[in-house]
Amino acid sequence: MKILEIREATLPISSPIRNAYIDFSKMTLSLVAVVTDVVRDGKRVIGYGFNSNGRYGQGALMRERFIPRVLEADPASLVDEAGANLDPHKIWNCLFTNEKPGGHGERSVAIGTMDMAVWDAVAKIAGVPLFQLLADRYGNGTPDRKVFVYAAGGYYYPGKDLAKLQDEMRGYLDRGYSVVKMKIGGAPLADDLRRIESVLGILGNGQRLCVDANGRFDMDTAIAYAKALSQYPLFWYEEAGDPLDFELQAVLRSYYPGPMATGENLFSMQDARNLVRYGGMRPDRDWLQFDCALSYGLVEYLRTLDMLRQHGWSASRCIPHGGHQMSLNIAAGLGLGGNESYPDLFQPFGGFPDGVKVEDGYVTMPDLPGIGFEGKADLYEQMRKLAS
Ligand SMILES: O=C([O-])CC(=O)C(=O)O
Ligand SMILES: [Mg+2]
Repeated sequence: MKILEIREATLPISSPIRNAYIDFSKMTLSLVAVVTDVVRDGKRVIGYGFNSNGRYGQGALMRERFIPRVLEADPASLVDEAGANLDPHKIWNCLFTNEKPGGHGERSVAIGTMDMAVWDAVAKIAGVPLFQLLADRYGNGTPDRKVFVYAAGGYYYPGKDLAKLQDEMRGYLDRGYSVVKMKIGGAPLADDLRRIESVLGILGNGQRLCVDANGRFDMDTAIAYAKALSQYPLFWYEEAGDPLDFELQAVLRSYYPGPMATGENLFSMQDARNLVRYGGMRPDRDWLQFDCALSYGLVEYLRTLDMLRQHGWSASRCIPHGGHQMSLNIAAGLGLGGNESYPDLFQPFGGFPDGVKVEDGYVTMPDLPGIGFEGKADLYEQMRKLAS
């Protein structure tokens, strides 16, 4: 059994939206296809992966370093003991050959994208949904097919007034979401409070709002927002300051008693561990948003989950960033608290297999081999194009 070929392409996911830190007018991602020599149900097994929004395509790194490493390795060194399947851990070690530790930069995105495609292939070769494979190998054997999902949006864009923001959020609630998220920090505090109140005004019983500052604030601004936001029953206050400013995050707990969330821009187990060690995050209420597609993939995410357990954190406090089906499978297979979703953005990459509906804030995972991309027609169309 071996990997015959690895293809990659950079595709646009651009739109006129902006958060407090960047706009998405030139945003791209990498799509990867790992072509194997295995045949299942009369078809060649091909694993697919892509990185989530925010870090652009990583084709150059893949072409120069990561794809050649895998294709030049002895195929026998990349399969499991029985020779029955690819071994994602061995492939990860091969990808990381001659890479120094620390300074994770964007290679973690390139590796995370390829790792997603490898796991897709592995679950397809095993003939099971990835969430089942994960529950069998690393969990308690019984996946939880119902996964909490929330709707992220609420971006700034030209001409977007309060009525339009409310309409957007109403659209998510109408589609079955119970928690919605909007951006803050891209307008003065007083304006943001008006935006927040306009959304809170349309929420019904049991419906909640998250706010996301995308790492924009310095200490004083993060504290000013923390004090002002404390008056609202928010689901969480996200990424107030720079992702690596653990002291800022730690100080905020003195000003904000409600739940906070962060971690989408931490790209390794070691960085995640520093957040848990020094960021003052509270395992009884805060949320961790590490996104495997940006941070060396699921092989590394398994290390992060181990680290969290050792530090007294439950996997159920993790709700990853990114809105992709990979994290949805990890959530179902390994008991995460849920997953992000962007109902109207970054298509066709985000979202769920066709026919999967959000009900009271939850989706139910269908029975599709692998990650389940083949169940989403518009996404699979892009994948098929890359592979053929
Ligand atoms: O706007 C972004 O970069 C995405 C983001 O923070 C999120 O989904 O939490
Ligand atoms: Mg965020």
